[in-house]
Amino acid sequence: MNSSVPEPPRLRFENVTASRGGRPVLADVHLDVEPGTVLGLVGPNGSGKSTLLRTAYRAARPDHGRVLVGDTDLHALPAREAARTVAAMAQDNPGEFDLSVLDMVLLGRTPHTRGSGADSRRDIDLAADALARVDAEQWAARSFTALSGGERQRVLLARAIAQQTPVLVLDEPTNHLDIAHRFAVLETVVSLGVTTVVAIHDLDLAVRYCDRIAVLYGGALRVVGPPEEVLTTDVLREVFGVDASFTRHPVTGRSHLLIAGLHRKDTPVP
Ligand SMILES: Nc1ncnc2c1ncn2[C@@H]1O[C@H](COP(=O)(O)OP(=O)(O)OP(=O)(O)O)[C@@H](O)[C@H]1O
Repeated sequence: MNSSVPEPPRLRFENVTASRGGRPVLADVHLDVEPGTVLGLVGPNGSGKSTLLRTAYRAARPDHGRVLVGDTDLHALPAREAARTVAAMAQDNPGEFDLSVLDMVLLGRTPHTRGSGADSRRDIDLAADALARVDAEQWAARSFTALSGGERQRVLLARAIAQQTPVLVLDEPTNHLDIAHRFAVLETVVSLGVTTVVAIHDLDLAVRYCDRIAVLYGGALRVVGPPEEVLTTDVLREVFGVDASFTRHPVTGRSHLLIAGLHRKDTPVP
């Protein structure tokens, strides 16, 4: 981790209840992300993953409960301090206003800069370094809006990295990425050593890169723990509707989640 990033704190969703469009969506979710670890948030469409993450980057307040960084209520912090504490890569991303890729990443430095002066050499170096970490430095001078979906996704991750916060919130950071960059980007995230919560649909990627996995189902926390303890045959059937099991890769010996297909009653698990 970069030495100028503060020590990662614990992130706690303390009995969070939340609504979308006036409709209750999350009920009493209590979840800890331990300092410097990566927690994967998984669950079917509409289970509440984005809603929970929105409370952690202050796009929404919980109806009840709190989001704590260490012992501090995130929603009680001044905006600038909150932005120095939590960086996010959201699904509802910036509109079509035209910035260069470098300027888009430099937005991540805004909570750290004073006044309205030009970007410092250090900010530009940090932005360039963040772009290099996601294999995107070659696009620095290009227009952000002229990038493909996956290219934009990498640039937006660079912006979150450039923000140099001790907590990172990522909503589906790999859904537009090619296969190699899915691995590369998650390796980069893990290498940052900051407290990270990441919503992710690819369960095998979650198993590989997350220290713990939390399963949301119908707006409630179904189970949380180490990947292989959490993604049991029963949970995979009940929550995700698939038959799957862990199996060892024949060459690497690494454990992978192998999805056999949709669960159909009376079909044996392979
Ligand atoms: N703006 C909105 N207004 C009303 N309801 C909403 C709104 N956004 C989301 N919802 C509802 O809130 C629930 C949770 O949505 P959320 O986006 O948190 O789910 P998710 O687990 O992130 O889903 P996905 O995997 O599809 O991204 C869903 O039932 C969804 O229809």
